[in-house]
Amino acid sequence: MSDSLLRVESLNCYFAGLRAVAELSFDVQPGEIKAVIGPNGAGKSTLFNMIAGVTRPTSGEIWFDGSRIDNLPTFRRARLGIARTFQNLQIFREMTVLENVMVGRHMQGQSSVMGALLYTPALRAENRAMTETALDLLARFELDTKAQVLAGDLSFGQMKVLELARALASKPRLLLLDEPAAGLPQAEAEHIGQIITALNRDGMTVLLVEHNMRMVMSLSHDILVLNNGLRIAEGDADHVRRHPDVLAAYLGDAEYA
Ligand SMILES: Nc1ncnc2c1ncn2[C@@H]1O[C@H](COP(=O)(O)OP(=O)(O)OP(=O)(O)O)[C@@H](O)[C@H]1O
Repeated sequence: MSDSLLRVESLNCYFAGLRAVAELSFDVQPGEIKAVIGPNGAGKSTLFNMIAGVTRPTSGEIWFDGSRIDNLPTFRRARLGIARTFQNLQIFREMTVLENVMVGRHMQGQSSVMGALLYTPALRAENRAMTETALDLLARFELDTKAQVLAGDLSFGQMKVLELARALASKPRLLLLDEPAAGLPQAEAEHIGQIITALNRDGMTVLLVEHNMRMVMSLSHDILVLNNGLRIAEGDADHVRRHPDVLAAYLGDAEYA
C-alpha cells in the first residue's frame, strides 16, 4: 500500500545457504502497533536487523515513508526517523541517565562541527533545548528523579524504560522494539506495555519483536507470525491465536500458553 510507513517487499536473507528470512512482504501503516512473533530461530531478529540496517538482505526491498532504504547505512535510516531498542540493553552504564537520553537526542542536533569546536551561542542554546527535552522525556517515564544517577545503578526494569526514552529522544516516526519485555516480571512487562500503548495513542508507529504473548496479544493491532523464515499468519490477535499453522508452530512452547 502506498500510504504505508514501512514496506518490506520480497525480502530474503540467507546465511551460508541457511534461509533465515524467505520472500517476506508486509506493511506497517502509520499509527499502528505491529508485532512480529514466531518460535526461536523463526527469523525475527534477522528481519529486525535488516530493517535497522545491521544485516544486509540477500535480496528484496525495504521502503520507509516512500524512500527505499535497504542500501542506506544505519545512521541514515535513523536520520529518516527509524529508532530502535536492543534485546541486550545498550545503555552507557558509566554515564548518567540524562546523558544517556542526550546521546539519543544529539542525533537530531543541527550545529556544525565548527560550531561544536567553538561552542558557539547557537550550540549552547541547542544544548539547553536538548537538555530540557531530555528531562521532559524522563519525566514522562517517571525517571526524572534519576536524571543524575549513573545508568548502571538503575534496576533492570528502569534500564529497559531508559532505553525506550533514549530511542524516543531522536523523535522517530517508527520505533523498532526488540523484545522490550524480555527478562521482566509480568508486572513490569505490563508497565512497558502501558508505555508503548500511550506512545502509540500519541501517534507513534511501533514494530515490535516479542516473546511475551500476553503483551503482544493485548497491545498489537496486527501480528505477523514467522516460522522458518516464512510468514505463516498475519492478522489481529484473534485470527493469529486460532490459526492452525500458528498453533502447530508453537506446539510444546510453554511461553505460548
Ligand atoms: N549471523 C548469522 N549467521 C548464521 N546464521 C544466522 C545468523 N543470524 C541468524 N542466523 C540463523 O538464522 C535463523 C533465524 O535466526 P533469528 O535470530 O533471526 O531468529 P529469531 O526468530 O530472532 O530467534 P529468537 O527468538 O531465538 O531470537 C536461525 O536459524 C539462526 O541460527
